[in-house]
Amino acid sequence: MAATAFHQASLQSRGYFCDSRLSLENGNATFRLISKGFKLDIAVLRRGNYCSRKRSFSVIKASNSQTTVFDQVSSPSNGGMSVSRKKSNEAALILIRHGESMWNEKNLFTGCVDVPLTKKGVEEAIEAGKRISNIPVDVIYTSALIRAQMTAMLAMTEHRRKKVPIILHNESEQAKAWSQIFSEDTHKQCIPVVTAWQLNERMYGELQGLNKQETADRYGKEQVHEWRRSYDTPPPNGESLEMCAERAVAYFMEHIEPQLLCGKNVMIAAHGNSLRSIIMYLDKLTSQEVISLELSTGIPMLYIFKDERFIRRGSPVAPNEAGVYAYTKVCGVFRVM
Ligand SMILES: O=C(O)[C@@H](CO)OP(=O)(O)O
Repeated sequence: MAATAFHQASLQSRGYFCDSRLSLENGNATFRLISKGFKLDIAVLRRGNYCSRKRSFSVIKASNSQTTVFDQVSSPSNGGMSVSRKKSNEAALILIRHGESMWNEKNLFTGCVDVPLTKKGVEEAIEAGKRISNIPVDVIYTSALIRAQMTAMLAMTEHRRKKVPIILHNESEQAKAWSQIFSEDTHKQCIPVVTAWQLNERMYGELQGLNKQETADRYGKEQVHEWRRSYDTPPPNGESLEMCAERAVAYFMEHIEPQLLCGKNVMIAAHGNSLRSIIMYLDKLTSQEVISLELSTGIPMLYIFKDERFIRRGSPVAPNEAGVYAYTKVCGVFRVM
């Protein structure tokens, strides 16, 4: 019970009011929450992590005073990374789908299989870095998969500020202790990189490793399109976009939005479908609209977070290419910026 009271207090300090604890099952405590905007949500506390269970994701906005995640990044217990606070009512959010992977090249369903970039993917990541080289980046989030991490790191080699992206290792106390940095000056020249499995590509189930064209020939184009692009139809034993959103958007709301509220500029390097689910949330797309949302590999997308709203700014233009970053038949506005 003491632990529950502690977590209740912790949730309140994060801008949520708990009006009641609904249940405590299998070590998971379920609370009914009311945010400061008086919207309702249910949160589940699993081993110290809060997971939103609301499906529409149109809910909790924490107040500007929320600093929990911010402190987490700057605390020595998180690898000794130092992030100075800046007062701002505006922040940049950059989303990048990883560059071409070796299985994109072979047209194989990839999902959570950890495949590296091709040479073309490496070049795309570098080109993405050129496009965003003038936007200061305070913190980077990537999935746990190498293609997203390679993309983030390669993009940062092009950045004008020449700060060093450093992956935080919080998997154990020893990992934290052994990756500490003992120079404040060096800290200032670093950008913390947080890796999170919640940002991974949707798990493609029994399609992982299959050729996309051969699968369409076998099961029919329509069926495969439904598996690939529908909101709520999962591939066999895999995750639907809705299921992917339940972890990716919950992570975004819990960990990334508070950084933006603090005025931090954030870059996220992730995947076609984990980013589709996040864009669905940012742009308030319906489950019909998201069907035709496609993301290109290695093209950065910029949003401005202002007054707790996300304003889509398209892709920063590269020297030799039109600013197309994504396309959708329904949302033509995505086509050219
Ligand atoms: O294979 C995958 O993991 C994804 C992304 O490459 O494919 P899809 O185009 O079906 O989203």
